Amino acid sequence: MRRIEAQRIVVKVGTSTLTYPNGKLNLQAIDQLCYSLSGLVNENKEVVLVSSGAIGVGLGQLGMKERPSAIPEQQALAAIGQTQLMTVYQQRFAVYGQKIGQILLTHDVMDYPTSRENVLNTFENLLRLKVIPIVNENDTVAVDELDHHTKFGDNDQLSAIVATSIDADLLIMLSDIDGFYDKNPRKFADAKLLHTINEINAKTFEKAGGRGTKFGTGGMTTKLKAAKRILDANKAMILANGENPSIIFKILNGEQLGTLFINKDD
Ligand SMILES: Nc1ncnc2c1ncn2[C@@H]1O[C@H](COP(=O)(O)OP(=O)(O)O)[C@@H](O)[C@H]1O
Ligand SMILES: N[C@@H](CCC(=O)OP(=O)(O)O)C(=O)O
Repeated sequence: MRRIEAQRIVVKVGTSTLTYPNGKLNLQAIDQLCYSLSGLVNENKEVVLVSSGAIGVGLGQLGMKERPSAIPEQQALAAIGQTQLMTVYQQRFAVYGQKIGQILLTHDVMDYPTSRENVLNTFENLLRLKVIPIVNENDTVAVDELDHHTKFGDNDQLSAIVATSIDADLLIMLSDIDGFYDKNPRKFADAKLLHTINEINAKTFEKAGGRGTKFGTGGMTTKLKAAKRILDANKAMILANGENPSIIFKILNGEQLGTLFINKDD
């Protein structure tokens, strides 16, 4: 067992953790997430939450069963879902006396030195005030066309960019699966969970398959890309099951859960 010493922590939750397949909010998971992150702040840790779910929650709000293919429709859903999501976070975090702030990002904002500096200043000040920044892609603005470099595309990589930009010690990525397996466990019953990964190369990517649910986006590939960014910055990432988000405490106490991505020398 290895206790993980991390002072500044980024936690990423996917749509599949926050919502049920029928599009309704998983209130139990959200409540446990808010309780756990508030507990960490009480322990004097600095916590950032990267939360997906805007489009999924928007779908649920409108009672739609499928994600529309047209970008403007998805952007409208994100606008609807993001406010609902933040309302629920606000309510649940308030129960634990925890304040939150919203940061919506586009890729170009992190590329331009001035806007990047402004964003990083905002993070630092929120953390100093013991407020949890809640980050999502600014879906209503981000488009991937006409050479506008605005879109991150997925929150797995966004969370790694945030974690490395604010010099976080650890990225905890919560998903709908226990960790990274040697092959897609939804397809292969004999897939084995890999506890530690020290290097990410082409062979590692061959083990990764696509998304698990219709609301998820990147599947394992985007999580590995995120992990690679983290290893390149010589930081650590844990991929674990977000079904019960209080798993965060167990992870930090050194229980061998999920997959730990860490460079060998650490
Ligand atoms: N090697 C693998 N190990 C674990 N999961 C895998 C692997 N290859 C593909 N997957 C799929 O990736 C899914 C997680 O990604 P995704 O659906 O995007 O979740 P999230 O909404 O949490 O971001 C898993 O549920 C699984 O179906
Ligand atoms: N920005 C989008 C999330 C995109 C995304 O990466 O979703 P997920 O695979 O559930 O982490 C939203 O809030 O719906």
